[in-house]
Amino acid sequence: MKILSAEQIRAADAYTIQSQNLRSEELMERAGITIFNWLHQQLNGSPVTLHIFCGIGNNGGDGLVVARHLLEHGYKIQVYVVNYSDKRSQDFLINFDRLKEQKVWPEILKEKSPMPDIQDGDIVVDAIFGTGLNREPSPWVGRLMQDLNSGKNLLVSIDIPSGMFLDKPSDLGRVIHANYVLTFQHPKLVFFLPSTGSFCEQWVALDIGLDEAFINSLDTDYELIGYHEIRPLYRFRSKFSHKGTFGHAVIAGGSHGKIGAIKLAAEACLRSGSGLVTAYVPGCGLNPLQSSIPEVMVLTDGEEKEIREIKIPFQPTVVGIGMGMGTSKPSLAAFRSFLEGWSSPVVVDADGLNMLAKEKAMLKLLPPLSVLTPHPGELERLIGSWKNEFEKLEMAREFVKKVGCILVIKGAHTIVLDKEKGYVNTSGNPGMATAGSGDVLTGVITGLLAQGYTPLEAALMGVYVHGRAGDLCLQAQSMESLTAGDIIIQLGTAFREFYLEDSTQSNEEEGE
Ligand SMILES: NC(=O)C1=CN([C@@H]2O[C@H](COP(=O)(O)OP(=O)(O)OC[C@H]3O[C@@H](n4cnc5c(N)ncnc54)[C@H](OP(=O)(O)O)[C@@H]3O)[C@@H](O)[C@H]2O)[C@@H](O)CC1
Ligand SMILES: [K+]
Repeated sequence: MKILSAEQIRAADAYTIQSQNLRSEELMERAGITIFNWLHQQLNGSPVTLHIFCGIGNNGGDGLVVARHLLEHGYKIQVYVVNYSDKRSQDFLINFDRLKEQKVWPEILKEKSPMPDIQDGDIVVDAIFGTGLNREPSPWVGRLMQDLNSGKNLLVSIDIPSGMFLDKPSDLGRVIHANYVLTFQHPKLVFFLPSTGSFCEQWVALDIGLDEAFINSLDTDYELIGYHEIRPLYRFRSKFSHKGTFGHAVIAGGSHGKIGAIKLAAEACLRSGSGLVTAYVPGCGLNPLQSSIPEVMVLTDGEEKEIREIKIPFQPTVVGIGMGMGTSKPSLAAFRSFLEGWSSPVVVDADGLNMLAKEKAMLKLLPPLSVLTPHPGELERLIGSWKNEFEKLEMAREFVKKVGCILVIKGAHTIVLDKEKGYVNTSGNPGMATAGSGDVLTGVITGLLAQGYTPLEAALMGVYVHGRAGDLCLQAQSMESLTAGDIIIQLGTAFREFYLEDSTQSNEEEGE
């Protein structure tokens, strides 16, 4: 699903009004009714009081439409106009009058107004600012937002949490902390970034009939990926295939006390469909690997405790490298000389990334379209520090263009970047923030590359399947108990969902 910029949202809005021959107030009515329907479905006529805080633009106009429909359906409402400007939008004014016709006189809140009385358990609807925010809210509006945030009320934001910019950093002291964001048609990038994402606990994208053909024609910088985007990439296996058809992956790395990382990656690689898997480890890895995963072949370096040479006596399809490898000088030299002699894409993780960061000249040795899978700390070592999330993404995109790689920025919503765009993943949960989870991801991506998926496909499918397997783990256990090994066990079910018709997939139009 495409993630639109503020400018593209305005264009889709304008195009829809023109192509469907609507008045803008009719689109607002449609948007407001859609929000009302969602609320009504959840509340089912309950006698709760809803406090609706409206700005003076079209987001506020939406709030007024919602208020009118709530009233018509017997809900108790209190409506406020947050008077941060006297420049009311036309559609706001139309709906203000319509509400007055229903004998509802919104309370006008100004700088010195006392905070309205809101009881615990009441619901707050936030329609103060939408996508038209173009400067920081005034301090008094920020204080109002903080008061609302600190109450014991469910907070529902219309379109976006008020105070949040879509394409630049926001002052988070002046942003509504929404329990639910009911957004129009397509989710926004800020819902998925670590700093702003926590202000959007759950989001729901509501279809208000914007012109999808127009939206599909837009070239967006980001896309959301879930089951429906990944399934078409899935390759069914032919009856006449054999293990040679699915490649031979090498998982290289490990050091004394860190052979577990290789065990996890190699097993995940095998369980993601690589025909053959060989682990390349220092001598201390031989026995534990041979006894714990007999399906995996093991090659050892002459050294006992760390890798000092990478000599693979056959031509593997793909190499996943770096997990638990350490960054000592001899290991770095081995990594460098491996890269000098290798031309197909590699998957680089963990200490492999740290070595690239230590000796940046090695980045030039990376074969084109290699997949790099940093967590935030590794990313910072690679690309330098950033002032905010937007700068981070810009710097990461520059890096991808310069190095010619695919970058998998791991996080609650992992973002895969290629030179064209960013793909934001929707599967996964906080239980996966556990030791070895990243090793499993590297194994999955390497396994997919071994079978002939392109590097971008392997990164996208790998990230999705890994997260999905983590979500499936929660059917039988908790976020606390989830281990990386559990994720590997669930890979089977996660892949199986690609060819089962009645797959019970999480709907990516709703997220947390
Ligand atoms: N796109 C769609 O599909 C649909 C969109 N719809 C809805 O429209 C919403 C966007 O509405 P919007 O453009 O009127 O802007 P909104 O966010 O209400 O802000 C109001 C105005 O305030 C001003 N202003 C800005 N910052 C300020 C500040 N810090 N302090 C003081 N003033 C400030 C600024 O005006 P300015 O003063 O700069 O001229 C701005 O225009 C969108 O989120 C959705 O809810 C639906 O109705 C239909 C379908
Ligand atoms: K809002």
